[in-house]
Amino acid sequence: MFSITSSKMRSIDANCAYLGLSPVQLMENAGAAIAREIMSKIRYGKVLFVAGRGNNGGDTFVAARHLAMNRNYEVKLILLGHSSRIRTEESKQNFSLLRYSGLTELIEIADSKELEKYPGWKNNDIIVDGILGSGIKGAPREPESTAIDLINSSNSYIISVDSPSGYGMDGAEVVKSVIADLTITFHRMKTGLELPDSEKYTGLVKVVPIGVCKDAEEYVGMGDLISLSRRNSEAHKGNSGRVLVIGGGAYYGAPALAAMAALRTGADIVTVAVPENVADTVASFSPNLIVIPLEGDRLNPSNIPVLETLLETHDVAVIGPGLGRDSATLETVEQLLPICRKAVVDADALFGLKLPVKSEGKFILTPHSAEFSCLSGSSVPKELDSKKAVVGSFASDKAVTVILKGKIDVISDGSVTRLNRTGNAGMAVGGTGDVLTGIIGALFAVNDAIDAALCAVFISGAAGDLAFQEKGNGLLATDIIDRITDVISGVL
Ligand SMILES: NC(=O)C1=CN([C@@H]2O[C@H](COP(=O)(O)OP(=O)(O)OC[C@H]3O[C@@H](n4cnc5c(N)ncnc54)[C@H](O)[C@@H]3O)[C@@H](O)[C@H]2O)[C@H](O)CC1
Ligand SMILES: [K+]
Repeated sequence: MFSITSSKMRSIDANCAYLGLSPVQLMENAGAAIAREIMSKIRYGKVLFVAGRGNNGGDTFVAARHLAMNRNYEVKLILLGHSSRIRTEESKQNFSLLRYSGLTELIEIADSKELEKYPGWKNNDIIVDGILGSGIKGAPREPESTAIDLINSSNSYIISVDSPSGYGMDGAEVVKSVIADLTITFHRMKTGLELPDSEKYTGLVKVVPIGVCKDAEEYVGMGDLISLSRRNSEAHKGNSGRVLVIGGGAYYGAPALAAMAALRTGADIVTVAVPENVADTVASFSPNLIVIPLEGDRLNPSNIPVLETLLETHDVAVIGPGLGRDSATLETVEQLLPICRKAVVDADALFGLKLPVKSEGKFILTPHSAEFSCLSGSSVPKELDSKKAVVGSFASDKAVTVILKGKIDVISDGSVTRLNRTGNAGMAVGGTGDVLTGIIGALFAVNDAIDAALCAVFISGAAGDLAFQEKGNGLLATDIIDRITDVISGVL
């Protein structure tokens, strides 16, 4: 079974919440699974739970409640700190239930010296370590650090909840950690729990299911946006991404839509390089756009030196919107691709595209079915699993990231293949593809290709869904641009 990072697990949790599976439900399942493991380990005995104030502690409160229902166990729980300082609602709720759950002892200790004096550390069959889980930052502070020492100096069997407290799940340097006999982690194995040296902290690792919905992992959701790089308040102009849109000539609206969508998604600088015949029209759409006129009525090989200079100062190129399919234009696209650091290739640029032999993961392609067939030489199957397989193998062969647009979008970089279901029939209107490319451009400037592609289709579809609620089938591509910030605000 493959392993995931703890930040990926957080995305999955948040996707569950987005689908309506609340954190308190997952916490209930996590805690119940811990209690079941204890019951399968010992048929009766004394169990001490040591809980922190985060959700790792929350899982522990649930486990203690489940176990205390069984008369064979004597259950004690120490909360490290005051219950008024418990961080989340779900954890608070589960702590307050403990008062009615028949525990032998329920105490709150914030002071390290008091912890050391606590007599209940001795003579336990099992100590459950629910101090810190995936939310740990840096070395354990007090009173957590003393609690870790006390657990380690006991001679009880130690079960860690999700990960040994102090042991980061992503392989960060360990300053101090619980040394567990058994670690029970949730949903999937975590990358850091299977490193060569990890066993001395984790003991045996067991993965238990907590009822995550399948779609929370397979379909892109709000939670995937968490892993995107965020604009920080000290960022300088250009730090949050410079996007160069190369398009226009045959049309003028398409490059402007892509550029505006990139700006709304948070790119700092968006430059639009278009043939001179449409430059003024593109510039007239918005004073926010920097427009560079290129010689001629269509993109052509004589534009390459200017574009090469522009590419040097931009993180990513968005090539395609409104270019048309002149043979000189397509030839220019093919010459440009190898000199791009990263590129999003869409619309006319995909037509008859020959990818460089070594794409090295630096391109994102956004074909619909007909364009995909033309690119790959194979038709797109109707059935979803077969579609995923075809897209995945094309992406892997060519070392590109592909977004196959459809009612359900299929996104793959050859190793990760996911689906997206945001979006609606109203988005069949012209220009929506250009909006998507612009969003991808902005995200790709500062993120990996796969993360940018996954989140961009989600954002574009979700913004389209908001626009559809307001405008119905009369929605326009510009309405989608107007709703992008409603989807990403608070996250990006
Ligand atoms: N799907 C799942 O895996 C589920 C996981 N659950 C559990 O939730 C934790 C993660 O919870 P979170 O609240 O994010 O973090 P923690 O409980 O690990 O700790 C955060 C808490 O601790 C403080 N803190 C952070 N670093 C330190 C430090 N170095 N020293 C002392 N204190 C520290 C911080 O201020 C926070 O208050 C996950 O592991 C699972 O156990 C869900 O309950 C179910 C779904
Ligand atoms: K833990």
